[in-house]
Amino acid sequence: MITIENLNFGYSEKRILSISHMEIKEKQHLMILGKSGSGKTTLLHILGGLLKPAQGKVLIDDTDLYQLSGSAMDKYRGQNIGLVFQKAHLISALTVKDNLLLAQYFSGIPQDKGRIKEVLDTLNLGEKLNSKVRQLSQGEQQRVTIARALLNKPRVLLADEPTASLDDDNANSVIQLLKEQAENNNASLIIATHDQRVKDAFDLQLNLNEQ
Ligand SMILES: Nc1ncnc2c1ncn2[C@@H]1O[C@H](COP(=O)(O)OP(=O)(O)OP(=O)(O)O)[C@@H](O)[C@H]1O
Repeated sequence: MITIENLNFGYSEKRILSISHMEIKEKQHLMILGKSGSGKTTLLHILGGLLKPAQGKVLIDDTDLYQLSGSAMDKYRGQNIGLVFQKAHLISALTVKDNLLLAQYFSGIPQDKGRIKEVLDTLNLGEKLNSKVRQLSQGEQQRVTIARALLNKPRVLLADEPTASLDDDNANSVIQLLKEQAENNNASLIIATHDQRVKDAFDLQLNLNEQ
């Protein structure tokens, strides 16, 4: 379970977020909605342990995220949180396998080719293991970023605008894929979007325009 308590965040003087209490229970999935600039990415970064709030708490199960020291936070994130960023951040000259081996290395989890193959297979990318990233389509590259986020079997899967550059069919299938993968891994899925096409896909919604 993820619990947010008395969260306040601003960049310099400007207040961006204020959430007094919110719970995302086991197996619940949350969609963060809001217009451009409303703070969706900021909230995802706070939930991912990347941006310390000025005030308030984020608890993942019993772990109070911002009570962890810098290195403990990095370790916790590497082991428990999966992040799908707005941009792919893949190394295009390397193969899919090498990108994923590097991700395991930087997350501080054991380099495990079996897990890489397993995750790629579930995303229908098994045959692309030895392809260079630059030889993949945009949709395939995006699925590699989802694979990367799942390598550590995260408790929490965070995705920032995962459907922004996709057509209707691909937008729906990426949402289904993320939900399916979160369920297979018993993870909570939290996505940020301003994509009206996918707004009905999630029961739990937080609209930052209404703060
Ligand atoms: N590093 C930063 N320093 C100062 N202001 C920032 C910084 N990052 C974001 N902001 C401001 O904070 C606000 C929220 O930004 P954020 O990226 O969280 O919005 P968003 O809802 O994800 O937007 P979008 O849908 O356009 O990606 C914006 O007004 C933005 O200009």
